[in-house]
Amino acid sequence: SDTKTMSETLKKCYVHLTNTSRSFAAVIQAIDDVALRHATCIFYLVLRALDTVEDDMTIPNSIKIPMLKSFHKNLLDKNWKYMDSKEKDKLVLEDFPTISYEFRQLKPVYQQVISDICQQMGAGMTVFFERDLITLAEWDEYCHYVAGLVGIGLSKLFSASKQEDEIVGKDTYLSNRMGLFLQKTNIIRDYLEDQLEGRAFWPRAVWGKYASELGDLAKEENVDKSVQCLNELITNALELIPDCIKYMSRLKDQSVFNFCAIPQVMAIGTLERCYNNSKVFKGVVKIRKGEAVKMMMGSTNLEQVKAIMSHFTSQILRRIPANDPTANRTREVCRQALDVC
Ligand SMILES: O=C(O)CO[C@@H](C(=O)O)[C@@H](OCCCCCc1ccc2ccccc2c1)C(=O)NCCCCCc1ccc2ccccc2c1
Ligand SMILES: [Mg+2]
Ligand SMILES: [Mg+2]
Repeated sequence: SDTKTMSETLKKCYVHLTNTSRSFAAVIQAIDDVALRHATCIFYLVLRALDTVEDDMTIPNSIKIPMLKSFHKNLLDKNWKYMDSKEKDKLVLEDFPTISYEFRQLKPVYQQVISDICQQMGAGMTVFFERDLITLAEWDEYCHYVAGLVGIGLSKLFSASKQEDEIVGKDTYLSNRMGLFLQKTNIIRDYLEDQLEGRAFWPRAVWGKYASELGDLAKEENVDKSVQCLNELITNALELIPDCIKYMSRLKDQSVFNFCAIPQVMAIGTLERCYNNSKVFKGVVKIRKGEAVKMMMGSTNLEQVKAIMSHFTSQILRRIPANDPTANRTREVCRQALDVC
């Protein structure tokens, strides 16, 4: 329906969205308010382009650092593009003029939010090129830069579009926590893929208790220690559930709720599949498609989301190994999640 009235450049943006995101394209396209839908689509593509630079290990830091710090300026340069990317999503960099053109057609309030978040994310991404990711506080800091800021920006778009109350955009703490839950889940799940590509996002203060090198966690002879390390990081992620439930309890628009809730229930499903699972160190553990569809169909209101959160949290609670060093903390965090669900 919408595509009849859409410009050719905006149509191309939705093609890029579909091509670069398995998990977000559908929920973004399902946003009812057309101005918010377009702003969210462009927001995704701008940050996906930025992240494609961050992820590209063939770009030397001497080039990458200034490129990330100045990336937001490209939004106002109608010819800017980058043709040397080796990444899977390189097309968003090669066709950036199409994306930046549509960015400049958005309402000024949306442009301001997207540009501000892009600038903060780009600068934040460079912080951990210059120092290692050691403490859990630094794990939160990195996840804030790459995902918490997305939540903060999205929440401002929701409020600016009047689809959600002012408080949603104002409460940056809860918006940040929503992004942390998704990013920590991704980092936990993607251990081996990141390891093989020379990226390291597991905090050294944690893995250093179980191995002398991060790569040692992938060695078969260390499997018991590796799984204990995995369980400690999953426990840290589970702490975020109460704040995510509180954020979602404020949402009024059905399509915005679905957009926020579906990635959250996929994340808890992923954490449950990863818990105490040595396969995380052998490949990427994905939830089954059928299970994912069932959850997506059943995540349209808060009670359903609470039921899914408590289902998977209970599944973890009932299989905490008695001898796991984090066992007591995991039980406590699962009970705190179950109390709010
Ligand atoms: O390269 C990959 O395939 C994965 O990259 C990961 C990485 O490099 O760590 C990593 O890249 C992070 C930097 C780019 C973030 C791009 C993004 C994602 C979703 C969006 C949704 C709507 C609008 C804009 C969005 C922007 C990644 O994609 N991680 C997935 C978790 C980040 C999700 C952020 C997010 C999404 C939806 C939210 C809804 C509500 C509240 C907070 C939210 C927070
Ligand atoms: Mg990245
Ligand atoms: Mg990435």
